[in-house]
Order: sequence, then structure tokens, then C-alpha cells
Amino acid sequence: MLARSTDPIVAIATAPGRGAVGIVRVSGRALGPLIDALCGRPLKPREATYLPFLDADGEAIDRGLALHFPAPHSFTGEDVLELQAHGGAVVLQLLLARCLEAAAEVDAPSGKPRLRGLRVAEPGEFSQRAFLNGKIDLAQAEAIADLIDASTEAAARSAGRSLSGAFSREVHGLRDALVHLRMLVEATLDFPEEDIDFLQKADAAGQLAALQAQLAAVGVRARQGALLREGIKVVIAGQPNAGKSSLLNALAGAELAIVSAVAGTTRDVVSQTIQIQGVPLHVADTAGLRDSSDEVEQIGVARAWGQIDSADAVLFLHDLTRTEAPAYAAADAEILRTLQSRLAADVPVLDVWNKQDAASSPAPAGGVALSAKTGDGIEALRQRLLEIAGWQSVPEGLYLARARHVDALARVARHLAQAGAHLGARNPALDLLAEELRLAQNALNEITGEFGSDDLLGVIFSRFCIGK
Ligand SMILES: Nc1nc2c(c(=O)[nH]1)N(C=O)[C@@H](CNc1ccc(C(=O)N[C@@H](CCC(=O)O)C(=O)O)cc1)CN2
Ligand SMILES: Nc1nc2c(ncn2[C@@H]2O[C@H](COP(=O)(O)OP(=O)(O)OP(=O)(O)O)[C@@H](O)[C@H]2O)c(=O)[nH]1
Ligand SMILES: [Mg+2]
Repeated sequence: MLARSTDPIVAIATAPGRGAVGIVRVSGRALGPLIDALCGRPLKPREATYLPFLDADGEAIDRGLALHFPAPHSFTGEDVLELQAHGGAVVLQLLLARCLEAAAEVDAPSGKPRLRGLRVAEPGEFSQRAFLNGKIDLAQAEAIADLIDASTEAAARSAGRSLSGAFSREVHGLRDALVHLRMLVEATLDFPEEDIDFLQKADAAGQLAALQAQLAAVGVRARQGALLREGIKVVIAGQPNAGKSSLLNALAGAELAIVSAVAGTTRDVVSQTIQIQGVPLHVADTAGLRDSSDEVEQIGVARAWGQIDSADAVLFLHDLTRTEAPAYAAADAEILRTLQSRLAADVPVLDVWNKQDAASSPAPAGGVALSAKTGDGIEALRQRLLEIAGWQSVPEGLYLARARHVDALARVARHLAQAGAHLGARNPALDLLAEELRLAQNALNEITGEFGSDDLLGVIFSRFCIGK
């Protein structure tokens, strides 16, 4: 876990070797002596200066732009020094090592350990400091990581909106309404003689209902945002030869999995993330489900069930040219029974009738009929997958959210529902009502990090990349 600290830290803030320009970034207190050592002169605050970055002998390691952001007006809220150099991995490593060396030199003669302890930053440590110094809240810090990791344009744009505070503002709006209601209830608790009349006059129930409506709206948008970030896992399952691998290839638009007329071709799970309207779907092709005496195939089938167990949705593939054969239908029925007994009730199973091009009989009602071979019906399947994922068109101004946020909002909703139950009772237990509202606010504050355990913070920031 990431420990809190105020040691000065340094890191290469770009992916070395990939960018033409690379940045070494230092954050801490009183960086003046370090600036003198590396830049040979003081820097004007927040102004780029082109100069040589000096090694211990006063020779230039590289020439680039130096920037000094004095605290508190920096990304971290601390003193920040940036050395914008050429982006080669070796150059940047040299500069980083030079910062560490210079800090040690600066400390030694003066005896004042101001820069001592300059060390390489942990992943996420710059962002963590920005958070701890109140520059950004937790949802914004998460949005930085999500922006960097974004794999689609839609995800990047919505992460950008979260970073600029769009999501946090919605959460704050909820919090303000909640605080108002809490004040009312707490005041009533303090003056019991006024009691319930007071709450009624202030229309506490009305306020609560409005808050719940507002929360539901934020919840819908957060779920969409989390979907954009996390996507869903779709597992293609069915009997051997149904065309599972062909379907994966058709969805991905590439020959990823081996297709052959031999039943039992696929053994390993073949996974690919595809995008439909910017929503990532993690699709897994699996071994055909059947009893087999082949040891390797058995392992493949066990892996297939393992994938099914962690699916958000299952595409149950059928070979439409064979569905009328009693033995085939019986085997499908048996698979369906096992699917139903293993899957949670909220995991949808969509029947997909494949090989429509070669079939003489029409597909049964429900599900999607298609041909993985000709591509016929694939577009309809994509639309069904979006519906199954819960994607509701493409709302303008969507912000990115995480499952963590969606969970927190769901807990807020539960506490508000409890509060509503207390409020609606004939003799409302005001202390219980107040407690539910307090718990609702705690859950809400977890999103922006105004209330949260150190463990939670450690988990979130340690998943950042180095230099952020
Ligand atoms: N060179 C460089 N580019 C970068 C970053 C960086 O650290 N360095 N960033 C790193 O993520 C992002 C930009 N984030 C930043 C956020 C705040 C401040 C800053 O100086 N804030 C001050 C002043 C604000 C103002 O003048 O309005 C402050 O908040 O007080 C700088 C960068 C992306 N680009
Ligand atoms: N006519 C027709 N043939 C198809 C279609 N989809 C797949 N096939 C054929 O069916 C056979 C099996 O296809 P695969 O995609 O390998 O089937 P699978 O379900 O992955 O099979 P296993 O990996 O063995 O479980 C191949 O010969 C494919 O060319 C289709 O839409 N129409
Ligand atoms: Mg296959």
C-alpha cells in the first residue's frame, strides 16, 4: 500500500523511449537548491526557460525547458520542478539520477536535511499528493488514471469530463441536498417538543423524495460511465461445431480463433475485447460443451464452464442446420439446464441461431438468427449486446465512473430507502432516521474521498502508473 509521506519525490513523468519529449518531475518543499544545482540559476515561477541541465561537473546532460511551480500553485500543491528533456530512456534516467545525486550533495554541506530523502516516487504518488493537498478530489484522481488508460475515444472524453469535475459536481449537489435534510432532522432531534410537526412543515418527505429522484438520475449516468470504462464480459458457449469461433472472428473482424469442421477444435479460451459504439465488450470463445474421453478436450470444457461462471452475459450458440435432430436438441436442453443452475439470475443467456445461410428451417422465436459465415445478422447481434449491457444511447456529456462509484451510489440509495421507511412510520424514530441519513452521506463522501479509509486510498493510488 502507498504510504503517506511528504518526502520530496522524483519520477520520469512520460513513457521513456516513446515520446520525443520526456519530463522528469520533482515535487516537494524548497526546491531552490536543487534548481541551482541542475539549472545553474533561479527560475521564474511558472515560466519555461531553455537551458542546459547540468551534471555534477557542470556539463550539460541535455538542453531543455525547465519549469518551476512554487507551492501551492502546482499540480501537487507542493513545489514542483519539471525538466522537459529529450525523450530517450537513457537521457531521462540520467536526469533522474542527477536529481537524486544533486539532492544528496545539497544536503551534505549545509547539514540542513531539506532535500534529503529525495526519492523515486511510487506509482500514483503525484496524484495522491494532489488529492491530499486538496487540488483534486478522489473521483478526479481516478479520472486521471482512467484518462491515461482510456482505450476508446468515448472513454477518454468522458474521463476528461470527470477530471474537470463534472461527476464530482453531481455528487456535491446530492451531498448539499442531503446535508440540508440532515440539518432539519438533527434540529428536530435537538428540540423534541417541536417534534414531528416541524419536519412535516418543512416537508422532509418531499425533500427526501426529491433527493432520491436526483440520486437515481446520477446513478443511471454513473452506470453508463462505468460501463464505458469497464465494459462487460460476454462468453460464447454451445455444442462443438456450432460456430462459436466463427462468431468471435466475425465480431472481432479478424481471424483470431481456429475454425474447422472438426468438432472439438477449440480448447483454450480465446478472448478479445471488441467495441460497440465505444462500449468495450470482452468476448470469450470457448471449447464446445460435450462429454468427451479426450483428456485435453475435458480440460477445455472445464475452462469453458469457468468462463461461463464469470460471465456478465452468455451467447448460447446453436447450429440451426441441426436443431431439429432430437439428439442435438436434447444436448442443447441439457446445456441450458446446467447454464440455468450455474448462472446468477441476472446473467442473461441469449440464444443465437447460427448457420442461417445453410438452414432450411426458420429460427425459433426469441434470440438472434445469423450467419457467422456471411455476416448476416451480426449487426442485429451487436445491437442486442448493447441492450444486454444496459447501454442507453449515447447521452451527451457523459462522465466516466467506476464500479466503486456505482456501488457507493447504490448504498446511498439503500440508506435513503431506509430513511424513507422511518419517516413514513406513524411515530418516526428520529434517531434511526438521522442515522440512515448519516450513513447515506458517508457512502456519498466515499466517492469524492472526503470520507474513506486509508486502505481504500492505498488501493486506488497504487494502481496508477509510475510518474502520475
Ligand atoms: N508539463 C506538464 N504537463 C501536464 C501536467 C504536468 O504536470 N506537467 N499535468 C499533470 O497531470 C497535466 C496538467 N495538470 C496540471 C494541473 C494543475 C497545474 C497547476 O499549475 N495548477 C496550479 C495553477 C492553476 C492555474 O494557474 O489556474 C494550481 O492549481 O494552483 C498544472 C498542471 C497534463 N499536462
Ligand atoms: N454454413 C455455415 N457454416 C458455418 C457458419 N459458422 C461456422 N460454420 C462452419 O461450422 C464449422 C465449425 O465452426 P467453428 O467456428 O470452428 O465452430 P466452434 O463452435 O468454434 O467449434 P468447436 O471449437 O469445435 O467447439 C466450420 O466448418 C465453419 O466453417 C455459418 O454461419 N454458416
Ligand atoms: Mg471453436
